[in-house]
Amino acid sequence: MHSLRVRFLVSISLVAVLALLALLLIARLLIYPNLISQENVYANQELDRVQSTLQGHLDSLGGVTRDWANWDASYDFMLGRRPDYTVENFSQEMFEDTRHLMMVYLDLQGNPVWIAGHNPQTNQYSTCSTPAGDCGWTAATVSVIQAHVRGQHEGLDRWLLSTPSPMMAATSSILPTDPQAGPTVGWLTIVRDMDADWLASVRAQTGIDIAVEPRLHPAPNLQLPALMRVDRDRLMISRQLTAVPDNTLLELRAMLPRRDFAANWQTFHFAMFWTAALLVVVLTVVLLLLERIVLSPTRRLALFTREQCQQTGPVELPVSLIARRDEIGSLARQFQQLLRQQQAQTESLKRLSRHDHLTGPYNRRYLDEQLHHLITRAQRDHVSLGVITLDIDHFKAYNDHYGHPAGDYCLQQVARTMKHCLGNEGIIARSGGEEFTVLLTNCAPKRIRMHAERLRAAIDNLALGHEYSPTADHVTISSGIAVFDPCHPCSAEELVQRADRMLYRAKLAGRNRMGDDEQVRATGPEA
Ligand SMILES: Nc1nc2c(ncn2[C@@H]2O[C@H](COP(=O)(O)OP(=O)(O)OP(=O)(O)O)[C@@H](O)[C@H]2O)c(=O)[nH]1
Repeated sequence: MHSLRVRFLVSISLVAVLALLALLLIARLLIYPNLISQENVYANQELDRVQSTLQGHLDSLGGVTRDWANWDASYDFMLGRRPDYTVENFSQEMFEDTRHLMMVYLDLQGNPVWIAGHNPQTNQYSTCSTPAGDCGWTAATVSVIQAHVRGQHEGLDRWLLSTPSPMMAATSSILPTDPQAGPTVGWLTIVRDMDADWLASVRAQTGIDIAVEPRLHPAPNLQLPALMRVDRDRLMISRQLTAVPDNTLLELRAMLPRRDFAANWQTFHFAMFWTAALLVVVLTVVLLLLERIVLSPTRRLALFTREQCQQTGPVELPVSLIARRDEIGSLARQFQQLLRQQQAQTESLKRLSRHDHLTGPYNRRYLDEQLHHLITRAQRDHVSLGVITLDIDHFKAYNDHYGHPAGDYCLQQVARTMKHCLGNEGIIARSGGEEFTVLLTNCAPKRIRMHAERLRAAIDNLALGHEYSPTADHVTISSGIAVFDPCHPCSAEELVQRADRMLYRAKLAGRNRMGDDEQVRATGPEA
């Protein structure tokens, strides 16, 4: 049998486990993906910020380039009208201040006219009309610029170069200040290196660590993850930017801290932990309350019932149960009432099964039980036991004359008189129709005879009229006495038979008298 306590414990543990599982599932299927998606949005927004900063730098470079290209002095220089233009306007300091890598003037066919630049490798400033000699370091870049410019027809263009290193460039057609004053005479391209200084300036502006790398020959099936969580604290997001020459790219990468995610995830863990802890505490409290309010009283009620089944005493449930104002208290009160009713019924049944319902004394069955029991005890305690058998004389005639109800009344009167006469001494039983038997325990033979005589006299003195009695004008009784002698033990049946014989003798001797077996023993069996 499983106790309620075990059942509740198992059920509540199951509920707790299911609730924790549900929490884990919610975390796994809802919270975590939501946090990840929020983090993705955050990473893309941060990279957008970097890209717009890059665009800002490109725009600024474009503005500077257009100013230079739309300046009349530049226009005149391209037409060969300003021989001092380069000396007057360019120097190493100017390139260091503006952080420009190079400036390339090209004619309308895209051929370089003049190149000036600051070589970051050698930290040397050089100017040339062709990308050779001192300007040999510009050759690769100038050839990319030439190819790009030849495809461009007019206006301003801002673009990214991927070779030989990441660079940004702006190209503008060279025009006079007044566009009506003359046609385009060539192109000016200003290039800025996206070097460590530039990366540092972006970092200063955005607060984000970035890297830019050229991808010269991207494999078609090379799928780099756009967003990669490097570890618990960092994630890397990358974006590929179109660059020149064709089929090359610049990969813009940003390394971002996962602060929000870590904080949210930590908060969620914290909430999860305390929710789980609270759940366990609540379920434990529920279990304790169940134990205190329901299980413990129920167990006491069950224990009480078991004890009641084993004993026959007054029914009293513990006050703590009876006094309760809840269902258990009500159950206990009903139960106690039920037990009391049952006990009363049992007592009543017991009384009915022992007593003669017409006259009140014990019945034959109880007499037999007691006689066997008392003989055993008398033998054990070595004491005597007296049996008096009484029979109403000529009771048939009484019945016939006065009727059966009167006969019943007569029996009741005789029984009441006997009870009155003996008090608490002896056991009185109605052993037959009009026959009564008295058992007298631990009583000397002399006293037994005295009681028998007192009984006879009491009935005689009752003077219940009996006109048709051949021996008297009122109701009388005859009795037989037998005494159990522990020195000469006999069975219950023998003892009763002896008393009956003595009764028979008393009847024969004329009724309204007693027959004593000691007299019989003294005078012989047939006397
Ligand atoms: N009214 C009444 N009569 C009963 C009851 N039980 C037995 N009797 C009657 O008691 C009578 C007993 O009669 P008998 O056995 O002949 O004995 P008796 O007439 O008393 O004669 P003796 O005993 O020899 O003096 C019968 O008539 C029974 O009907 C009872 O409960 N009520």
